[in-house]
Amino acid sequence: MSKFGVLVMGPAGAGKTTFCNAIIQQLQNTRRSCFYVNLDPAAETFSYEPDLDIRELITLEDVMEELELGPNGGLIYCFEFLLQNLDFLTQALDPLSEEYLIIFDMPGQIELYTHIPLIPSLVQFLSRAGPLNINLCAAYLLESTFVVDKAKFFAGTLSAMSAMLMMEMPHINILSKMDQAREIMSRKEFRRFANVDVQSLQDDEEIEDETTATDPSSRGAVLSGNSFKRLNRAVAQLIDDFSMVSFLQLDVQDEDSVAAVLSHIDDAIQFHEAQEPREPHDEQDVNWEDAD
Ligand SMILES: Nc1nc2c(ncn2[C@@H]2O[C@H](COP(=O)(O)OP(=O)(O)OP(=O)(O)O)[C@@H](O)[C@H]2O)c(=O)[nH]1
Repeated sequence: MSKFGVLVMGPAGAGKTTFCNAIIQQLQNTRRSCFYVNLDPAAETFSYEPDLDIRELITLEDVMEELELGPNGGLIYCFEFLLQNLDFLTQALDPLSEEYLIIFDMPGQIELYTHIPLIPSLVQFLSRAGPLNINLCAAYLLESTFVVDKAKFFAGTLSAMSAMLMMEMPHINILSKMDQAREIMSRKEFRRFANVDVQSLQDDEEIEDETTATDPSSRGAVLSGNSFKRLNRAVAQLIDDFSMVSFLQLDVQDEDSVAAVLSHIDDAIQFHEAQEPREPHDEQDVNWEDAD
C-alpha cells in the first residue's frame, strides 16, 4: 500500500507547527485525510491535537528531570529512545492508506540532523528505503525576516541546502512569516532574495569593499580581503548552481498561499513515487532488525 508524507523541518521558531496547522486546515477544507505526527518531544501546545505524538512515548521534560540532562543532550536521548522503539511509529503508520497525507512536525535542533545523524536515520526508516515505505518530501522552512540580510540569507540557504543533501529526498524550501517580511521591505527588494542573483550579490560585495577602506569596523570589513571575497563568490555560485534552492513564499493567513505550497508538496511526493527507490548507503544505514 502506497503512503505519502511530508516532513516539516527548519530551525527552532521558523513556524513549523503553525505551517502544519495551516496545511491541516487546507486539507480539511478540501476534504482530504491527514494524519498529524508530532516528533518534537519538547512541544507544548497544539491547535490540532496530533494523531500520534512522541510525547506519549517520551518527553524532554521527563528525560531532563530523571537523567539530569540538559536540553540538547535530552533531545538526543529522546531520539535514541525513539530509534530503539520504532514499533511506536510502525503500529500507528503501517495501517494508513494512500488517502492520507502524513504530516511530520519535526524538531528544529541542528544537532539531531548533523552532529549525530539521528533524524536522517529515522527518515530512512520512514522512507521508501525503510520498512514503512512512505513517499516523502521535505518542506524546509526559513523565516523570511531572517533572510533579508545577506549574511543571514547565505547562512539560511546553506542550512536548507545541507538538509536537502542530508535527506536525499524531494525538497521544498519555504519562506515563512511573509506577513512580517512585507512589513519591513517592498516586494521588489524581497524578490532579490527569493530569486538568487549571484551577480547582484557580487556587485554589492564590491560596494562593501569600498566602504571597508574608510570604515574598517563595518560589516564589510568581515567580508573583505581576497580570500573572503573568493569564498563569498564561491558560496554565491554554489547557491546559484543549486537551482532547486529557490523559495516558495508562505503567508499562513492567505489560503491561496497555503494551497500553492501544498500543491508543490503534492507534486514533489508524486515525483518521488515515480522514481526508483534508492539503495541505502554508508554510515547512515541502519539495521532495522537490530534497532527493534
Ligand atoms: N506573524 C506571523 N507569526 C508566525 C507565523 N508563523 C508562526 N508564527 C509565530 O512564530 C512563533 C513560532 O511559531 P511555531 O509554529 O511554534 O514555530 P516552530 O518552528 O514550530 O517552533 P519550534 O517547535 O519551537 O521549533 C509563534 O509565536 C507563532 O505564532 C506567521 O506566518 N506569521
